[in-house]
Amino acid sequence: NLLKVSELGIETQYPQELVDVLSRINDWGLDTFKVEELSDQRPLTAITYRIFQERDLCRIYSIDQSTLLKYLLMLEDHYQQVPYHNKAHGADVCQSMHVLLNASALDGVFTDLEVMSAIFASAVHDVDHPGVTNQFLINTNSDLAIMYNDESVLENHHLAVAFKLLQSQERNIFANLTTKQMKTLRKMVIDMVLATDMSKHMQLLADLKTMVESKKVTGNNIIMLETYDDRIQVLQNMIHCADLSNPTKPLDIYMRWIDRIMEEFWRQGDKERDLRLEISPMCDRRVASVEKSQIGFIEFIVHPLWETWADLVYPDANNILETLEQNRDWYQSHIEPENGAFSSGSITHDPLPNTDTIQAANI
Ligand SMILES: CC1(C)CC(=O)N(CC(=O)N2CCC(N3N=C(c4ccc(OC(F)F)c(OC(F)F)c4)[C@H]4CC=CC[C@H]4C3=O)CC2)C(=O)C1
Ligand SMILES: [Mg+2]
Ligand SMILES: [Zn+2]
Repeated sequence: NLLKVSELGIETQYPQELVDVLSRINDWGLDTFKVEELSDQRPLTAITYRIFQERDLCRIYSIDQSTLLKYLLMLEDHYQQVPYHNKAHGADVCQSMHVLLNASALDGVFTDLEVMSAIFASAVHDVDHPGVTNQFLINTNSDLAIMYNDESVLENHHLAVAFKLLQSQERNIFANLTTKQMKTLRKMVIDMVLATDMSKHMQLLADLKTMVESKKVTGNNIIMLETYDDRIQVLQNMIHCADLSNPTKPLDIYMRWIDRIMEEFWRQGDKERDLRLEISPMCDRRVASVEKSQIGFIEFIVHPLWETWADLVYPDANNILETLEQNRDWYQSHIEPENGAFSSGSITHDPLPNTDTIQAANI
């Protein structure tokens, strides 16, 4: 009995359960995997549609609901079935961005158009991701690398696919924007998605640190952003934070993202081995040290970024930073034994088993 509950936008056998899970749309701990299961594999449509409703964007920009659904379903179908960079990741980054936009330090800072641009950019940011890195596409002389001259190859492709899907009249959710609004939205979405290229991370973080040092706030501690460059820089860091938010989520959810990214990296490593290419960092399933990789990923990349973000929006992101540090400490205390010394039994975990990762690591 596929019951189409109009406010959900999609058909599901579990309408009430899905409504219940989506009631946490404004919370940092929303379980995207549960939405994936309960939405009949439509997490991106279910979550993004819910956010558009929550923010009243269809009314503000005269977006026809069926047009929005047609676009979202088509967008979702253009995410590939790869272990990590699939439609569930798109949905997760979109929902994480939605929560970050609600920081009280940013209250009233961004216009409706900037907010819609940020939500749209997050939803589309990895569409048609092939499950391999930019470096792999470059090293294998792929059509995409040729098309984009080795520069932010994946990110340029995600953007081109997202905007191409808008070109049909039945899916053009921005049909009723003015020319000026569309021009502004398109520029901001391009600037945000290009900022999700990890090769831009160090520059983005350096600029964010500079902004925090010279932070200007109003009377009630709301951040003042006068220029386009300042505004887009904050939005770029937000989508980058959302893209690097897995280690800041509840541990059981974080572990399931690790299982997915490692399987995707290991499949790339399998291809590199077959092609006699050098196997990329963390991509060799035969010498994997999942815990060590996560500790390095948090120490070198995720914590420095989130610590700086938490400074900017102080104290709004304190709980997120707290969870990140707890998760880091958990992995610190669960380092698997050296690869050479085979552990006697499987590593004991607290009651949060993610045995498939551990077993894979022990191969
Ligand atoms: C090997 C180290 C000890 C030292 C080191 O140099 N680096 C950096 C590194 O090797 N990088 C940089 C990040 C790249 N990267 N990595 C992602 C990712 C996502 C979720 C992950 O786990 C969990 F949160 F689910 C995760 O875990 C990680 F440990 F693999 C990595 C994506 C981030 C954004 C865009 C696309 C994905 C992307 O470009 C990969 C190359 C280290 O990470 C540790
Ligand atoms: Mg990406
Ligand atoms: Zn992503």
